[in-house]
Amino acid sequence: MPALLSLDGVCKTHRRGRHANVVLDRVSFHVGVGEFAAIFGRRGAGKTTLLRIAAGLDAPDAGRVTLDGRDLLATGRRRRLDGLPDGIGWLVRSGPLTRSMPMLDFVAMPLLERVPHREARRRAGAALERATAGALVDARWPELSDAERVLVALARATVRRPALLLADDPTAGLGTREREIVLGLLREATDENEMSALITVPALPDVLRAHRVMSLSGGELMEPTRQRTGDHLVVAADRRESV
Ligand SMILES: Nc1ncnc2c1ncn2[C@@H]1O[C@H](COP(=O)(O)OP(=O)(O)OP(=O)(O)O)[C@@H](O)[C@H]1O
Repeated sequence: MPALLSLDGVCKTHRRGRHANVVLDRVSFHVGVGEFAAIFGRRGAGKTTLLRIAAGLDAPDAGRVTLDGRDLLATGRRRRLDGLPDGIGWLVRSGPLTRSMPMLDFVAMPLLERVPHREARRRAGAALERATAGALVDARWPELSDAERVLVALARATVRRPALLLADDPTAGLGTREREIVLGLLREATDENEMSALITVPALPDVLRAHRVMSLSGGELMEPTRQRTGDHLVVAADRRESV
C-alpha cells in the first residue's frame, strides 16, 4: 500500500514555564492510500498534538511530515482559509455561528473559497448523501442529535474530497450503535479508496473497524497485536511501528 501520510522521527515537547512535557518521542508511521488508521491513548497521551502535526497545523520540534511525498510544512505550500493544506480534511464537531443556517449551506462553506455558490451546494448535497445525511439538507444545527451532527461534520470535512481525513475522537459522546455507523462509514469510504483516514480515540474497542490500530503512550507509538476471541479483545503491544 503506497504511503499517503508519513511521519518520520517526529518529536514534540510542550513547555509550561520550567516544566517540559515530552509528548512525542521519535514517532514514525505512515498511513497508506485507502487506509483507515486509528490511534488510541489515554487522556493527555498526545493524540491531538500528533494529529495537529499530521495536519500541518503545528510544527514538530524534529522530524519530517510528508503528504503524498511533499513536505507538509514547506514554505510556499498553499494553504486554505482554515489553515489546512490541500488534500487534508479535518472533522470539526462544532456548528455554524448562524443557528438558522441550513446544513446544505453549512457543508458547502469550505468550497466557497474556490467554487461558485451553486456548484458548492451541489457538491455539499452529494457529501451529505455519502455521509447518509441526505435528509438533513434543510435541517438547522440546534435541531440535530449528536450522531446527526457527526454525520454533518463528516460531510463538511470531506466535501472537498480530501485524500486524507483527520478526526480527533470523532465518536465521543455517541452510543454504541451510532459509533458503529460513523466508523462504518469511514471504513466503507477507505475500502472504496475514496480517501484515507486517521482518527484518534480514547479507548480501543471503538476502533475495531479500522484497518490498522496504534497506541500512543509515554511519547511512543506502538502497534498492538490484535486477536479476537469471541467478544474479547486481546491486545499485546509487541513492536515499535516503523515506516
Ligand atoms: N500548546 C500546549 N502547551 C503546553 N502544553 C500542551 C499544549 N498542548 C497540549 N499540551 C499538553 O500536552 C499533553 C498532550 O496533550 P494532547 O491534547 O495532545 O493529548 P490528548 O491525548 O489529545 O488528550 P485528550 O484525550 O484529553 O484530548 C497534555 O499534558 C497537555 O496538557
